[in-house]
Amino acid sequence: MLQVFTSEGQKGTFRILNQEENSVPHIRIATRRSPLALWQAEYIAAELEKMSPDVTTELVKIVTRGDKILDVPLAKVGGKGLFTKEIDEALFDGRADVAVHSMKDVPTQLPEGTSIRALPERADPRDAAATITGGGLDTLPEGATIGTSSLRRVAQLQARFPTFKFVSVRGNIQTRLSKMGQEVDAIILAAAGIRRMGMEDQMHEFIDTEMLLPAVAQGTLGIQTRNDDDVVNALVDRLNHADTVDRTRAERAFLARLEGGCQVPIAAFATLDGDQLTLKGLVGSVDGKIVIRREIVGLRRDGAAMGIALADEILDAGARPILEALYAEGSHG
Ligand SMILES: NCc1[nH]cc(CCC(=O)O)c1CC(=O)O
Repeated sequence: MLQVFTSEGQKGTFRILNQEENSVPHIRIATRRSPLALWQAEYIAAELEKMSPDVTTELVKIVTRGDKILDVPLAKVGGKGLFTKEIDEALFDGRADVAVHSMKDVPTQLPEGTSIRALPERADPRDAAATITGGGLDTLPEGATIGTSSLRRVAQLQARFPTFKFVSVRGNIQTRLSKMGQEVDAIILAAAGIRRMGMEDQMHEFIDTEMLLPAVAQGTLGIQTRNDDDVVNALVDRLNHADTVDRTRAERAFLARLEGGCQVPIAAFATLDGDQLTLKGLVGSVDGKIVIRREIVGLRRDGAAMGIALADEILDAGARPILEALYAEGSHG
């Protein structure tokens, strides 16, 4: 909202709308300022501009609470929407028309009045590792120190490599990679982010999804708009990728049922084979001692129901006390 003095000298609050009816819009895109976020916003800006020679775009750069708190492991910061709340506000206030997010950071419940309108084609969903040996994680010595602040990665890798030690590293991709060989023997990052930054050659292993099941929607971008913005929505809708939409629906239904944020060891990964959808999911304890893993196969149009059913199956198989203990610790806001 914009506060200005009216001609009568009184303070008034106005919502600025940036497009006349029937005109091709100028689209303001809200984004965080990290190099990855900027790449993603510029990528979507280019996709929108491709749709019509008259579409113009502009980036609105926003600092979120998650960007400010860099010295605390994410699992301890808590709070849903750590990286999204201030961006939601820019959309509400009409300072921006579109927001571009990494879907893995987007809470399952969105603020009223906006929605994730489009999911473009998913990029590489895997995690990737850079190691001091220059080989895969299995080439590291016993007791190696691995940098990651993701409980999902710790839980799964601790189960497979019981001697490894895990330390939290925060900051953007560039900062985190710079700690390799200094504070840690390996760093694990999402492959999609690494590729977008053109840093593939610095990674030594793209980890198979069977060994390290990805975060819900890892590698997928989401485009958020105001529900009532018909002009922008008509354009943004065209960026949807049908397979990505169906996979994401199943993975996020699973997450929503578990009430999980990114601060909980939860993973889910959907794949498609024609009309058949396979959804794999797990919940782990942080020490890697328990990893409850199940999969469900069905029709792609039933993804949401499958996500819920898979979550219930994993809860019944023993995940309930794990999640309750984590939430009680306050790692979830
Ligand atoms: N949690 C931060 C975050 N959110 C999205 C990505 C990478 C891009 C993606 O997965 O879509 C990353 C970095 C990482 O986990 O290494």
